Amino acid sequence: MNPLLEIRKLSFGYEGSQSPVFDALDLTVRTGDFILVKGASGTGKSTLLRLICRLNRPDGGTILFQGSDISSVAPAKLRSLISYVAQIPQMIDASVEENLLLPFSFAANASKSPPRRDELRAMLRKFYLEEVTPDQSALKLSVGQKQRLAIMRALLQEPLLLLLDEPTSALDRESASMVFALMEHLNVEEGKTLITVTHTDYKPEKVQPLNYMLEQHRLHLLP
Ligand SMILES: Nc1ncnc2c1ncn2[C@@H]1O[C@H](COP(=O)(O)OP(=O)(O)OP(=O)(O)O)[C@@H](O)[C@H]1O
Repeated sequence: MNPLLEIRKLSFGYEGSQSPVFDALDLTVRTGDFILVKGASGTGKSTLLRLICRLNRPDGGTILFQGSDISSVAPAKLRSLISYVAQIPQMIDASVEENLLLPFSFAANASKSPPRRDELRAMLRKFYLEEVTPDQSALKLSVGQKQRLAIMRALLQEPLLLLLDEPTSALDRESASMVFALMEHLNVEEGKTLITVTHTDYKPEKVQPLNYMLEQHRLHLLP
């Protein structure tokens, strides 16, 4: 069976920059993998996620998703298969429910049916957001709550691959452990495939992750 995601000899540098961020980077991700990408600041962790969901275009090499080169997949279609949650959760000035249902208004999601209100409530509980109601303003939530809401919004699209960029960077210890527990639940109980960027020394309890270190333009699988 094809890997879910296959990156071969990927090279990329930002315009005007002296040195590349990646030079011949390889990565294989299989369905059900839980991948942690670590590395010092500036090594390209966020850039890697951005390239996987086509927010940036590689200079060389290939990124295959389900065997197809992502450069030939329409961006909107790709976005419905791969969900990306940025480091700083973005919410529009509207209710929690409107924020969660926003992606269902995109043409690429026309075939997906939005969840009912009671389903949203149940999901909020699962995401440790029982104190949040669908009617309240999303902008008034804490960063930790927004972070969990952003992950929830991404998952409502039922993506095949979830990309999380430092999902706990702005959180206190308690909120961070909720997000970590959630990630493990999604992988172990629901079989979701995750690539999570982190520079904490987080060690999952329920799952054996594939730990990668990003340095000198390459990914190294840690023992
Ligand atoms: N839009 C941009 N234009 C030019 N250079 C950029 C841009 N974004 C990032 N870079 C540079 O590319 C390199 C990789 O950045 P990236 O944000 O991917 O690193 P990171 O490992 O995610 O860092 P951090 O842990 O601090 O978030 C850095 O040297 C950064 O300065």
